[in-house]
This record gives sequence, C-alpha cells and structure tokens, in this order.
Amino acid sequence: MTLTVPGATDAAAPGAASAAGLAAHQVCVAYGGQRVLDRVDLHVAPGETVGLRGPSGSGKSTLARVLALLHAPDGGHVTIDGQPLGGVRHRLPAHLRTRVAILFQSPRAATDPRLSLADIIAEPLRATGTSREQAAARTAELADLVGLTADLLTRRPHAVSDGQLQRACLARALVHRPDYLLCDEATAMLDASTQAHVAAVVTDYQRRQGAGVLVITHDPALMARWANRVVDLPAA
Ligand SMILES: Nc1ncnc2c1ncn2[C@@H]1O[C@H](COP(=O)(O)OP(=O)(O)OP(=O)(O)O)[C@@H](O)[C@H]1O
Repeated sequence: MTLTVPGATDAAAPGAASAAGLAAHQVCVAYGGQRVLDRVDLHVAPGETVGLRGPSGSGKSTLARVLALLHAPDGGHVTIDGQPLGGVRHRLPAHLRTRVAILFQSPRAATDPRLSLADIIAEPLRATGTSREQAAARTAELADLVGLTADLLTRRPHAVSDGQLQRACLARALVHRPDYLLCDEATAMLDASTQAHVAAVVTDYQRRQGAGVLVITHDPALMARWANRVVDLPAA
C-alpha cells in the first residue's frame, strides 16, 4: 500500500513515545542559517519499508543522516524503540549506534581508497573490538551474501567497478546485523542487474531480521515496488 503524506509530518508516526521503531521527532536542521528540515516527524517500524521522497534539496539525505545517528539535529530528537538518543557517532554506545546502518548513493565517496574490500567490510567490526578471526569469518559470510568473490575482496576500490564496491558497502552496512537500514539512493548508480541484486539482498535480509528499511529514491518504479508506504518531504 502506498500512502502519500503531504507536508513534513509522517501521519503514520505512532503517538506512543515507546512504540517500537526508529523515529525522528520534530527534527530541525539548518546549514549556515538556512533551514532545511523544519519539525519533521518520521517513523520506521520493525519489518516495514518506508519510502521517503521529495524534490531535490528538500532534505531527504539530511534526514537520513540524522536517523543514521551521523548528524546531530538543531532541534528535535531521534528515538529507537522510544528511547531518546543523545549524541551521534562514537559519542553513542556501540550497542545503540550499530542498530542503524546507512547505504549511500556513491560507494567511492563512502570508502577509504587505501583499504581492500575485505577491510572495508570489516571496518565496523574493528571499531567494536571484534577479534581478527571472527571478523574474517563474518566478512566471508557477507561477501558470499552480496556476491563478491575472494579475488575481489583483496582488491582496493580503484580496481573494482561501482557495482562491486556498492556490494562491499552493503556488506559493511549489514555487518552488525542492524535493526534499521537506510538506503539513500543506494541503487541509483548501478546497472539494472546489480540494482535488482542489491534490492533482493536487502529485502531478504529484512525478512530474516525483521528489520525496518527507509528507501530514498527518485525512481517511481523502484519506490512502488519496494515501499509499503511513502512519506513526502516538501521543498525546503
Ligand atoms: N553539509 C552541508 N552544508 C551546507 N549545506 C548542505 C550540507 N548538506 C546539505 N546541504 C544543503 O541542504 C539542502 C538539502 O540537502 P539534501 O542533500 O539533504 O537534500 P536531498 O533532498 O537529499 O537532495 P537530492 O534529492 O538532490 O539528493 C540542499 O540545499 C543542500 O545544498
């Protein structure tokens, strides 16, 4: 079912503050005095796929970064299962920040060119103190899931295609088994077959894990196929 919600408020956001899900409450963000998000509510329940759309510059990526706990809002807050999260990135405890992962449009902008694909996938595990053996096992498992061969895992970003690098980014996003996965135009740069494969891996993961997914895309066909409901952000 697709529900179009005019304005900046997610009409499906449950009233109960303790409701299960990842939620933005009255989120405001400004860059240099220019307001991009103005009291935005958005709720992603476990297992559902919410589409987020809006004109270019309306703040979709900004909202995704706030929900991914990468950008502190100037007003409002984010909750997971009703728990307000104070702080972003490494100021949050690992058990909270690893519950949300994000996949960006450009894998090249999101990866360190000096690392092999195997090290890119294992990066978040090193940050949480996982042993080298466990990290290697998890990397191999995820490489298999996203369709990366052992040969590709030894290469660095300059020696693989955008599609292969995005598969590594997807594996990295899933490495901590997040409860919420945010896909910000994550398949826009990919050819049709890689796009379909990435979407299938995400959908299969979602089904097994009961994860909530937020999809940002300008592609109406992909939105209709993927999202259970759609929230519209108005122009900033
Ligand atoms: N770090 C930043 N510093 C200053 N302005 C920024 C920054 N990030 C985004 N903006 C501005 O904020 C506005 C919203 O950007 P954002 O990328 O969130 O929009 P969007 O809806 O995702 O756009 P698109 O659909 O084109 O990707 C834009 O005007 C953008 O130029």
